[in-house]
Amino acid sequence: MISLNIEKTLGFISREKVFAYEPLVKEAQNALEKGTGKGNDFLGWLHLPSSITQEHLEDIKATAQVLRENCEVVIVAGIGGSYLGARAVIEALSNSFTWLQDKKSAPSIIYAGHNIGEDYLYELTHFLQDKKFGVINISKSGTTTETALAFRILKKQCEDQRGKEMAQKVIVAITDASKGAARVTADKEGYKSFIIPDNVGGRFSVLTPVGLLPIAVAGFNIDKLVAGAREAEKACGADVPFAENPAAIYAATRNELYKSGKKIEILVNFNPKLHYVSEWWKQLYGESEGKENKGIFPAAVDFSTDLHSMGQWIQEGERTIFETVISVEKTNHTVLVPSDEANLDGLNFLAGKRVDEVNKMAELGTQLAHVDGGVPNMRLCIADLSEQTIGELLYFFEVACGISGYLLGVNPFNQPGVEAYKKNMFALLNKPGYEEESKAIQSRL
Ligand SMILES: O=P(O)(O)OC[C@H]1O[C@H](O)[C@H](O)[C@@H](O)[C@@H]1O
Repeated sequence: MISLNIEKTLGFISREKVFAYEPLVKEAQNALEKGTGKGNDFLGWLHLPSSITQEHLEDIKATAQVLRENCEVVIVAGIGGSYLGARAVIEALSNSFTWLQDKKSAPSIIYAGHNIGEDYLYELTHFLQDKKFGVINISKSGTTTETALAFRILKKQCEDQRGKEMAQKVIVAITDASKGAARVTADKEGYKSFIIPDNVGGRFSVLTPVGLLPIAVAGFNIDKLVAGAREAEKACGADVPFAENPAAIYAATRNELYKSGKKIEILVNFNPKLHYVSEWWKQLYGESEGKENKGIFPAAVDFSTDLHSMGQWIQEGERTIFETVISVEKTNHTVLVPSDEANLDGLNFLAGKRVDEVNKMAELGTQLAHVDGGVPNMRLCIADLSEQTIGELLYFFEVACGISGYLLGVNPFNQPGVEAYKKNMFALLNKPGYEEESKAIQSRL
C-alpha cells in the first residue's frame, strides 16, 4: 500500500500543528461518510471501489473486446475528467514505444475532444483515413463543445469509412442516463452505452466506465486496478486512525503548509510515465479547491527532465511552494550501466549499477537540495507501476481531496468557475439562446 512520509516538511511546519488537524479531519470524514457536507450529492465516488460489481466489470470487458477485435485505433473523445483518468492510467502502464511498433497487441489509443485545434483534427482525420477505427465518446453532461465537435467529425468519418453498421458497433457512448446530446445520439443510433452515475463528478470518475473502458481497450487489467482502489479505500477509510491514514495526513499537511504561506503544491515524479497522473491530479485538486478566492495552486513537474528547466526556480525562486514527490520503489525492467575501457565520458564509477540507482540518487539529492533551499517535501511511495498500485494512488488522491477541500472550507465537488469562459465563447459564436450575452460582449470588443 501507499506510504506517505512528511518528515521533510517538519522544518517548516510542526508535527503538533499537523496532528492538531485530527478532529477537523474526523469532522470532514464524517461529513463525507454521512453526506452532510457541501456538495453531498456528488459523493458516489467515495465507496465506488467496493461497490463495483463483477458483472459491471465483465460488461465493460466484453465491450472492450468488441473494440479490440474490430479496431486498430480507438479514439477516446473527452475533456477534463472525461479523459484524464484513462490517459493517466494508460500512459503509466504502457510501454513508452508501443505507439511506434507495427505489431500491436491492443488498439492504439488516441485522444481527441480535449482541445479545439483545427490542425490537430485535420491531422487526426488524415491519419485515420486508412485505419479501422472506433470511438469512445465520453461526456457526463453530453454537451461539452470541445468533445461534441470532435465527435461530430469522427462519427461522420467512421460511418463514411466503415459503414453505418460497423460504426454502430465500434462507437460507444459514456454519458448521463437521460440528459444531453451524447445520450440522445447514442439512443437514436443504437450505440452501446454506459452511464456515468449522477453522483460521481467528472474528475472523480476514473473508476466508472469513463476510465475503465478505455483502460480495458488498451489491454490493462481493470480488475486489478479496482482491487488496488479497494485496498486504498480500506487503508484511507474513516475508521483508520489519523496517524495511520495517509489520506488524512496528506490533507492535513498540505492545509497546514498552505496556512504557513506555501500557496503552490508541485507534484513531482521521477518517471516520465507518470506525467498524465499529474495532469489528472491537477484537475482533481484545481477544480476541487480553487474557489472563493482560495486554494493551493496545483502544479507539476517531471524530474529529472524539469530539473534542467524548472529546477532553478524551485531551488531559489519565491518561497511559496512545497513539493509532493511520487516515488516508485521498483522498476519493471533492469538496465545496467556498461563498463567502458576508454571511459571517455568518465562514467565508469557507475559501471555495473542499475540506471534506477542513479535515478534514486537524483531523487534523494533533489529532495535534500530543495529542503535546504526552503521547499518542504512530502514523499509518497508506491511499490511499482502496475494496475494495483495506480488504483491505490488514484483513490488515495480522491479521498484526500475530499477531506482537504472540507478542511479548506469549500465545496470540493462543484466547479462554477468553469462556466465563465463557456458563456463568453457561446456569446461570441452567437449560439442560439445567448442573444443578450452576444450583444453585451460585442459592446466590449
Ligand atoms: O464530461 P463533460 O460533461 O463533457 O465535462 C468535461 C469536463 O469539462 C467541464 O467543463 C468541467 O470543468 C470538468 O469538470 C469536466 O470534467
